[in-house]
Amino acid sequence: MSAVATCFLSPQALARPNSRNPCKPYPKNPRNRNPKLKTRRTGRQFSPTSPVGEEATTYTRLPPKEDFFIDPSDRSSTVVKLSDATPPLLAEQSPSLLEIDGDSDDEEEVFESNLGLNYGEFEVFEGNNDSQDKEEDDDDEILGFEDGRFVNFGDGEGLLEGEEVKEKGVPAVMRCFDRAKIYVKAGDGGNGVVAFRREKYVPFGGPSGGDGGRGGNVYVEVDGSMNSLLPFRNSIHFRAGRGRHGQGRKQAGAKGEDVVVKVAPGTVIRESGEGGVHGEVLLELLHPGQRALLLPGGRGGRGNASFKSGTNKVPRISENGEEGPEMWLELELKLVADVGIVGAPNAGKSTLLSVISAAQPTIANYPFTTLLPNLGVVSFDYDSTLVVADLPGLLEGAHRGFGLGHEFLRHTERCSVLVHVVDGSAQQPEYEFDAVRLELEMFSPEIAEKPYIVAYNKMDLPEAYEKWPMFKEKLQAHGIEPFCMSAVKGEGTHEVICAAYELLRKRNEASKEAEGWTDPLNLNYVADMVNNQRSASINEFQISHDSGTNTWHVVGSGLQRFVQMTNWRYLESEKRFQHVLDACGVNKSLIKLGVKEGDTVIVGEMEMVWHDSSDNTSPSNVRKKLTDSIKWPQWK
Ligand SMILES: Nc1nc2c(ncn2[C@@H]2O[C@H](COP(=O)(O)OP(=O)(O)OP(=O)(O)O)[C@@H](O)[C@H]2O)c(=O)[nH]1
Ligand SMILES: [Mg+2]
Repeated sequence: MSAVATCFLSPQALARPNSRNPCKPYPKNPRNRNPKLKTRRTGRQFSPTSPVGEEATTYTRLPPKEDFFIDPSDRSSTVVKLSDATPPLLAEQSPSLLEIDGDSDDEEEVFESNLGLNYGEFEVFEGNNDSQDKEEDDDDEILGFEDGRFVNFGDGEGLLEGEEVKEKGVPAVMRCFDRAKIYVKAGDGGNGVVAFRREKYVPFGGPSGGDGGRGGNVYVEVDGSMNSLLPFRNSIHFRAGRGRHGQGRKQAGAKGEDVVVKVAPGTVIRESGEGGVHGEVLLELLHPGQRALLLPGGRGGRGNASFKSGTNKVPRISENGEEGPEMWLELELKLVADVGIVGAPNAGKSTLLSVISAAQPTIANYPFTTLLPNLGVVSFDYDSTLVVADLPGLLEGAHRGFGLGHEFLRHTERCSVLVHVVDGSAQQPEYEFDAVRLELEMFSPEIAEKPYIVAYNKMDLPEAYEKWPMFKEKLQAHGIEPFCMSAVKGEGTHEVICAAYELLRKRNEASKEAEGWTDPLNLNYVADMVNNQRSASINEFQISHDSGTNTWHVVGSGLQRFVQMTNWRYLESEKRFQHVLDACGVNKSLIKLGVKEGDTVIVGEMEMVWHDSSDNTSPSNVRKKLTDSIKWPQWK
């Protein structure tokens, strides 16, 4: 005990939780900004107005009916009724899909760890146990179709007129198809405990408090059976389990349960940005079975058995478990397909996919039958297959939001080859083709540069047949050799897909040569970042001064982690903390910067009041002289 008494002669006042100023979390290192490790008192709140997919796919209303060309001579085609365009999925599932369930915020049972031992009259200023996360789910919206337009009834407003206006009034099933926003949190470590072995005939049993268990990890795994991010419509919070607290007899707590977030192949994971800005890309998961450790669980706190030393054989001190990091993530799905079928609405894209693969997309004689991309697999041989994506139709003006806008074009980013399907029965097929090319260029020059094939469709119709020679001539003049086909009859489709395959093969060979060998990706990049942050030294800190309130902020990852893991229930923790402040140079720096009696010093969650020694400012002297005169803080 004497050893302890001579060690802690710091002039500083006692620590108390910083309830007034929310402490800053770990410092903002420009490289390792995230994930921000949460401190319970930081008050770091996530915007409650950040619902699932709020900034997800945006749509504008469909253009007026006149914008679609309908050949009056074509008796077979029905009149375009936009109200018919209700996606079947919406119609079937709307009641359930319109409800959003957040996960319940069950608090873990908190296991008190001092085993009934009352060590002195030290007042406990312990932080909150489990914070309640304040995330709120999406506001319920009532969505539907009225007069052929997507309408959001939820806020009482229909869709606004105007081409540039991005609207939320889109069936939720569409909004959540390829983008989602989720919350992940690794488990907190369990607390260590203070316990002593008390047994008959064992007079000095010694400390026997076990360490807390490690918190559960958060993994992200690619599930090959998923092809959309729709499951995140219902559940957006993923929390790993907390480590169990240690127990007497040196029993360590159990590890918290891991949580695995399953995503579709092709998912890009970003740190959630603020104010509509996209955050940094953290991971790109392309292949089924890929698994990344995203957030490692918090370390378990040490029990008093771990603090036993030659000079302190009866340690009455234990640590809290380390808090698990948490973050909001934006998921974006970019389908992984070899070939993307693009073209104007009603050109026959889905029909082509249905003929060349076993996929069964909805086919109908009106524009925007396809509202979500469809994937199909074309088998050539036993070992050569082609994944083909059929995308929703593109209209001239898509970049201004006409039709379904550009929204789905991002799915072509990963396609190596494009197939342009042109409706031969259109009034001016070449004009239609040019319009789609232009839209592609406006969306992304990289996509426009991808190799492509032009497939002139509906050759079985006389009007298409008649226009074919002119169309062919015009394209040939530009150096393009178009194909003609009748998708509905399955004529010419084989040639088209074989040509696409050939292009793909050539492109793959060329890219292999160009790229050569690339480094394997480090899938645990985020976890490594967290671990780096955790291993920050307590000697690295910065001090800032607010002269208005006479407050000093000491900011450093290592120190803040130390504060968070200190269990203020025990007097020895207090002394250890004072010792650390002294040893890592905080006191010295504060004195150098001119800290005065009564100033407030904030380290992590703790707010303290500075007390000078009466006659000495040298930390070493102070230490000696003030052995018996630690001043207790003036609690405010
Ligand atoms: N006569 C004829 N009709 C075709 C041919 N290919 C497609 N169609 C018809 O054209 C209409 C539209 O076909 P879809 O495959 O749904 O067209 P799409 O390009 O997927 O249309 P969206 O999904 O709305 O963009 C349907 O009625 C098809 O039966 C063809 O080769 N000949
Ligand atoms: Mg279609």
